[in-house]
Amino acid sequence: MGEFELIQRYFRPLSHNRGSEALVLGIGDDCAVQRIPQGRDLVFSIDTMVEGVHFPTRYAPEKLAWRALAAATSDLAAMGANPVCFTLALTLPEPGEPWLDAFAKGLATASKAFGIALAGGDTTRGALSLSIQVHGTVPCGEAITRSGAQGGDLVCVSGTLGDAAGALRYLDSEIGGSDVSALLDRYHHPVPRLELGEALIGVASAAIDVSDGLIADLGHILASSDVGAEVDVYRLPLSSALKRLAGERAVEFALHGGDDYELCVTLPPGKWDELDESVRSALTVIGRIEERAGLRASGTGQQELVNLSGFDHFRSVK
Ligand SMILES: Nc1ncnc2c1ncn2[C@@H]1O[C@H](COP(=O)(O)OP(=O)(O)O)[C@@H](O)[C@H]1O
Ligand SMILES: Cc1ncc(C[n+]2csc(CCOP(=O)(O)OP(=O)(O)O)c2C)c(N)n1
Ligand SMILES: [Mg+2]
Repeated sequence: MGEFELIQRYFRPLSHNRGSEALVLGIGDDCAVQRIPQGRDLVFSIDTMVEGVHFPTRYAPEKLAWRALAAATSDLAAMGANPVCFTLALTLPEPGEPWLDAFAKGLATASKAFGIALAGGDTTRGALSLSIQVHGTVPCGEAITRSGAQGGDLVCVSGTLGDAAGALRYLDSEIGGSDVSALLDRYHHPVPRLELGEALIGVASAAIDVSDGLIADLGHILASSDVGAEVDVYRLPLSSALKRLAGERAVEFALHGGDDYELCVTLPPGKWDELDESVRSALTVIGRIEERAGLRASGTGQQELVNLSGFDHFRSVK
C-alpha cells in the first residue's frame, strides 16, 4: 500500500467526522481551510508523542490514537477553547493494515468524543511517533492564560491526580483487579476537560493542564504570573484505587507524576460562589496564591515544594 492509498483509505474518511462547520476544507489539498467566526480568536498548539517515551513500545494502536489526541486536545481545554480541528503528522515503521485499521478506529472514536475533526496531516516512514496540532476558538481576548493568577486566588484542580503515574508500573504486568484496571484506564483513556475549561472562561484567572505533574505545571502558572502559592497536600484529590495501591506514595504520584490531563486553575474566591454547582463539584480547592514567590506546602512552615520538579525531557542532560 502506497502513502496516498493509505491516506485515502484510513484518514480521509475521518475528515468528514467534523466537530463543526468551521472546517471549510479538510483532507486532500495542500492545506486545510478553517473559518474563524467573527468575534473569536484561533487558539492552537502542537504536541509530539514518541514510542518508549510517551507511550510503551508495541502499544495498542487504538489506545495510542486516543491518548495522543486527548493529550493534545487537553491544551485547548486549559485555554478554555472550543475544539474545531486537528492535523496529524504520523511517522511509522511499517504501514501494517491491522495496525492502521485499529489506529484509525481509535482516532475516529476520540475525535468524535472530543468534537474535533481531522483536517489534514503528513505520513512518513521511520521510528513510531506522532505530532498532533489542535485548533480551537475562544471569544476574542478571553483565552485563559497561565499569567493571570493573583495573590488571594484559590488554587483548584479537577478530577483526581496521580492515577496515570500510578499505572506506569502495571503497563506490562499480569496483575489484575479493579484498582489496577481503574489506574490503567486513566493512563489509556485520559479525558480532556473541555467543558470545564469553557465554563471557566471569565472566571479563572489562570489555568494549565497537568501533563508534567502538578508541581511542575502549577510552577508554570506561578512563574508566568509572578506569584507564589501554598498548597495543602492533604487536600490533593486522590482516587481510592491509587490510595489502596500506592499507599504513602500516592501523594508523590499526584505531585510529580504527570499524564493526568486534569486542569489546575486559579480563581478569585468571590468567583467560587458564583460558579455553577456542576463546575464547583468538578474542582477541589487545594491551596491559595500568595504574593510571595515560591511554592510551599501548608502546615509545614517553610517547606519548599518548588524544587521538586515534574517531568522534563532534558533534565538528565543539563
Ligand atoms: N520547539 C519549540 N518551538 C517553539 N516553541 C516551543 C517549542 N517547544 C515548546 N514551545 C513552547 O513552549 C511553551 C511550553 O511548552 P510545553 O511545556 O510543551 O507546553 P504544554 O505542556 O502546554 O504542551 C509553549 O508555549 C510551546 O508552544
Ligand atoms: C511509557 C511511559 N508513558 C508515560 C510516561 C510518563 N511521561 C512521559 S512524558 C510525560 C510528560 C508529558 O510529556 P510532554 O512532552 O512534556 O508533554 P507536554 O508538557 O508538552 O504536554 C510523562 C508524565 C513514561 N515515563 N513512560
Ligand atoms: Mg507541549
